Amino acid sequence: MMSSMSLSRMLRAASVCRTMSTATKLTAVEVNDKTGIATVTLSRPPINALNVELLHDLYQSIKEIENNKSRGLILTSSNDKVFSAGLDINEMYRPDKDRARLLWTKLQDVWLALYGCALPTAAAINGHAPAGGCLLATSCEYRVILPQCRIGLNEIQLGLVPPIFCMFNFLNVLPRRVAERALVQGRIFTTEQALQIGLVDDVASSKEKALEKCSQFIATFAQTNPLARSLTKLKFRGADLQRFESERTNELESFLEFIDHPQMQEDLGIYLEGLKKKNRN
Ligand SMILES: CC/C=C\C/C=C\C/C=C\C=C\CC(=O)SCCNC(=O)CCNC(=O)[C@H](O)C(C)(C)COP(=O)(O)OP(=O)(O)OC[C@H]1O[C@@H](n2cnc3c(N)ncnc32)[C@H](O)[C@@H]1OP(=O)(O)O
Repeated sequence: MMSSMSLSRMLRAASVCRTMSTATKLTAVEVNDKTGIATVTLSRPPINALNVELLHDLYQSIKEIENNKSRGLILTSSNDKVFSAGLDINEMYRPDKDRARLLWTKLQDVWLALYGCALPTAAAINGHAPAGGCLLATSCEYRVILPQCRIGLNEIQLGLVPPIFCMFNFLNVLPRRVAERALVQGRIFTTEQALQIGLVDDVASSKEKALEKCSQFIATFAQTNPLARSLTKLKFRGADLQRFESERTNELESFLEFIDHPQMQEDLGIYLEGLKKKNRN
């Protein structure tokens, strides 16, 4: 029989972390009642490829956390090797046109919600983060990565023009010259390189330690007026958000035109096949 001691310990533990009522299927949201920090875990096996549904759930989770006045938001992954593989290439290869439109619109919504989030945001990058995975991480204010990971915006290597929000994210984190070169070369960085150029702020030896460092970052704002903090953040990011709004329709149409091109379809097919072949050999 369970002793009253262990029962009370369990009840105490249960009261520290609670799952948000509207936690969705492809993202799990957990709020630490002690710190008020919400953790969003990307949970679309095997590699958190961003499809319409995951982007939808992620957007809902960010908005929910923001509206519930949490103290901060940490983004992480349920996969211990991959933070996110970026956009689901199956959504772009031989796509259903309406779904492709929805995909890009939802990606734009997620970027707006995360980059413009009023709360302090941090990414515990517990695995590889190419392309859209890197976009999510660099939309946050602080990043901790694990050893032996790869991170970067490699769109150009797939023949894709990096959208404008990729540029904003890199310019917000890296010196201009480094940001431009990384984007035009489609560089994917190792953990050490990412730390050295400042693409990430810190390295942690485990997911738990990465989450702890993210919480510590968010705790640095404990004594700061939340409204003053969020308005100051907006002063830095507002021009990007405005420029994005003025270009979002054009970017959506460019994306649809781009993936409609026969050569692009052929290239995406080859790329996708290459990823699958890797597992067959
Ligand atoms: C707006 C401006 C105008 C025009 C712009 C036009 C276009 C811009 C458009 C798009 C921007 C897109 C950004 C993107 O995010 S594109 C996605 C790019 N992602 C990648 O290149 C990542 C590729 N994947 C990897 O590198 C690796 O898979 C990994 C490091 C993430 C994980 O490695 P693992 O060894 O752990 O796992 P794998 O065995 O490689 O993969 C497992 C499984 O998953 C499949 N897969 C991998 N990545 C993707 C993906 N992104 N989409 C769909 N499927 C993916 C892989 O094939 C394996 O499948 P099988 O089990 O073999 O079936």
